[in-house]
Amino acid sequence: MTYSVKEIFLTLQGEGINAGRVAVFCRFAGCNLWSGREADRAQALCRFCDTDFVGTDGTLGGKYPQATDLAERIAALWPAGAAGPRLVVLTGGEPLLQVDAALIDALHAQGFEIAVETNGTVPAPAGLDWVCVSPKAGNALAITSGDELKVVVPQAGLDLDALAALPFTHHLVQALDGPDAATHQAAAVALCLADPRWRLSVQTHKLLGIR
Ligand SMILES: C[S@@+](CC[C@H](N)C(=O)[O-])C[C@H]1O[C@@H](n2cnc3c(N)ncnc32)[C@H](O)[C@@H]1O
Ligand SMILES: Nc1nc2[nH]cc(C(=O)O)c2c(=O)[nH]1
Ligand code: SF4
Ligand SMILES: [Mg+2]
Repeated sequence: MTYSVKEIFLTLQGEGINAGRVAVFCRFAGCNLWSGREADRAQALCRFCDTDFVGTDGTLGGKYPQATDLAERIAALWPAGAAGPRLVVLTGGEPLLQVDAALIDALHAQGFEIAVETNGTVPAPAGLDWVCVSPKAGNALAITSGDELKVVVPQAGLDLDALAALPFTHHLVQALDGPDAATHQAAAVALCLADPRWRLSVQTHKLLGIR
């Protein structure tokens, strides 16, 4: 399969349990819940997206016909000679529309642990090392277990008790960013204080002004 990639960059994971870990981010183009066009946002299945995932015009973006070539491009961003495990975060857009066994094998061959950020509506292929599911209200989950469940709040129509009961290792809430972010942050903190099943995920890359 030819992979459509918006951008590839080295940064610190900003969100979730792995916040602060250095990782190569590979952002795939396209999503099944929104076209990415502002004109379509109000009618989309997911309406609060904070990300540009349209096209292949970002840093190191492009069409990659070969999994091995994409994995090499990702590996080239890892700090030269660094000790310890390598981490790649596959995101998007919706990465699980494109991630397949060939890419998983090629990234493992380059020494990477493979994490994905997914909306959970598409089944996950075998071999991923870390699965973070972020449910979108009104869209049924195809992935109901994993490493990390990261719920953006508030979202009308989500059953937080049902989500807290799903067999993920970590359950997190993350405040909905946008014009009312401060209100949503206060509500997310209040939720964690009242219900210790939930841990707060902060989008630290936005605070730091890094990618
Ligand atoms: C842009 S999405 C890409 C991966 C995948 N499509 C998904 O939704 O999980 C990456 C993460 O950003 C979160 N996110 C998107 N828009 C957000 C917003 N306005 N405020 C807070 N988190 C947001 C998503 O829920 C997801 O956890
Ligand atoms: N630093 C950083 N951390 C992130 N964690 C999840 C991200 C995403 O857009 O999927 C993201 C991102 O775009 N940048
Ligand atoms: S599912 Fe993810 S990438 Fe798609 S529109 Fe929603 S937040 Fe953005
Ligand atoms: Mg992001």
